[in-house]
Amino acid sequence: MKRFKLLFSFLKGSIGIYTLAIILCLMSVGISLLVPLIVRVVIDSVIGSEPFSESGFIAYLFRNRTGVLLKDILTFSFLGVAFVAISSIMEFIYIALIAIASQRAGKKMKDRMYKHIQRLDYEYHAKAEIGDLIQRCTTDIENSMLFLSEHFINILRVIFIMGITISLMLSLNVTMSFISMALVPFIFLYSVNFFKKAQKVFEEQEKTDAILSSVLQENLTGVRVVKAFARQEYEIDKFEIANRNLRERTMDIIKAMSQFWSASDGLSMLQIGVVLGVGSYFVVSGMFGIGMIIAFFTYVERIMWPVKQLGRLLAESGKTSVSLKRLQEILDTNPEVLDDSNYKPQLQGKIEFRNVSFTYPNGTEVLNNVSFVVEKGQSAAIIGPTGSGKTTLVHLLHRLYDNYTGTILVDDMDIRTISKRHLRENLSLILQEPFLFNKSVKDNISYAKEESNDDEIFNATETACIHNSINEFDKGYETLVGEGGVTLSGGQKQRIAIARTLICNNPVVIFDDSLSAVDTETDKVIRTNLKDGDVRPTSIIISHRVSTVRDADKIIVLERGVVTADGTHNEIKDQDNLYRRILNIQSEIEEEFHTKFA
Ligand SMILES: Nc1ncnc2c1ncn2[C@@H]1O[C@H](COP(=O)(O)OP(=O)(O)OP(=O)(O)O)[C@@H](O)[C@H]1O
Repeated sequence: MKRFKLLFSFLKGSIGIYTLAIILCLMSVGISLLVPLIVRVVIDSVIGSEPFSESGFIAYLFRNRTGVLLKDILTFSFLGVAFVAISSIMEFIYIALIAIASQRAGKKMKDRMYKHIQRLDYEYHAKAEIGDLIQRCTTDIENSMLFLSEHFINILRVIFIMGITISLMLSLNVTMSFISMALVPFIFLYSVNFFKKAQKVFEEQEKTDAILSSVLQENLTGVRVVKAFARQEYEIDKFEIANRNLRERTMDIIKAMSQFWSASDGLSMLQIGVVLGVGSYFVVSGMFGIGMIIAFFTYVERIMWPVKQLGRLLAESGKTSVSLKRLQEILDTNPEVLDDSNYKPQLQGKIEFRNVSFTYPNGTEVLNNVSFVVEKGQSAAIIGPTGSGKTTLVHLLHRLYDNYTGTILVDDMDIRTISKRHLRENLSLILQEPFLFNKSVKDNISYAKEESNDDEIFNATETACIHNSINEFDKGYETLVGEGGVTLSGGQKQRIAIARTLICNNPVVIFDDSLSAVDTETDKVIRTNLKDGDVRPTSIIISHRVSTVRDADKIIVLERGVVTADGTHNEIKDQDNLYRRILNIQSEIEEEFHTKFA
């Protein structure tokens, strides 16, 4: 129930329109159901000679002011046409109103989901599957919207049609009503039972559809790997299997549905046959006129479709409930509060880790009593084997996780007292795998600072050593980089990502192995440009390359989450530590390279 409450909460602001639509829908149904009554009166009492014995609203419609039954067929024809016309106009209006209300609700729902997902913390995104999130934001929202735009109103409509029809039939003839309804409970139960079971077939079909989409998505995203290993045939086979499964499951649905429609149609025809047979007998025996059978025939026909539909609608509501549960799960996940503090001091860039230890929520112990200080404007390099905790260190500095022990300070202030948003806006991070949007080079760079002008963009690209390369591109700064930056080399991508960060002119810049695809000479120029710029930011450079870290004001060696050396190149190069071993290996390689190719 809570789930459906959530769904209806999106109608806020459109609830008036939605309610009016429901009222018009029910009125339209009610009016259309009066037409068989007119037919019956015309045949039996206007054309025929059966005494007119109706009372109440029906009598009011068919009698003149003096209480005598109208005998004018034209008036009845006009009445019939008018009822049908009014009912159709109401139907037109209610469908339009429902569409307006549900589209508005759908937009709100999508906006709210998107906003919420944007605000979920890093840990959530680290665990979540992208395909699953996309499915929730598309298929699950569509299922929910379908309930608002079709299923809910149809359930009310069907119940209303059944209620009115049954009472109209009962008001005409009780015996005939029971005969006309004899098979209705069986058809209803068959329909409910069928759609309950069919749910599994539908779910299977949806699953195979989702598998096909993810095969396609994975293939297109990893097209470079596929080509590099010449695995096209394997990928084609994989797609064919997924596609075949989808076709087979779809055929299962078609088969099941055809069985259902033929069986339920057969039962409906049987019910209509019973009405005609028994009704004819009653006419012949003089119990009532032909008009009565026509009225019952029309009502039975009208009631059959809703009875069969009710099972489907109830099953669809079950599907909506599952979709809403999946949406609720996301909305129930607490978003990260970026403005968790009003404290937004002007940051200078001194960074200190004081006895910091951290274990990921899954129990992986990563950092152990880490301590170091980087003064304002200094460059610090962090070097260490893969998995030693370098990126984790940066995650903590960005407050992606707060549940560590010890203290992390910026300008001698505990970062947990500073607003997360403010901290992240001031401590720029260039990721290990830079992601570029499918926009122009210029748009990608100004993404970090929308109001940036050309001079600022050029300054940043010059510091990142990419200005000249961009000018050589087909359309210079207006060149589209393709999805994820596929049209660029790894080094170009990294340098554009660096420029995007530098444009913010922040007091701290963190390079998370983001110079790895840049050649050593350009790497050096970028670092020198940073040092010699007007404002020298504090830089933290994570790298596996000695040539990148050796010029830093301080080098921090991290091994299995423990700082094993901390000092300048000269201070630590002769100590017995990992840095010396890496230095020796890389120097040997460099020497060998020079003797071979110099
Ligand atoms: N979100 C996470 N949840 C659980 N464990 C994680 C998570 N992220 C990283 N780890 C684990 O923490 C350890 C340190 O990872 P981290 O990415 O900090 O290493 P790194 O030194 O940056 O490695 P590399 O040089 O390869 O980038 C690894 O064992 C990794 O498996």
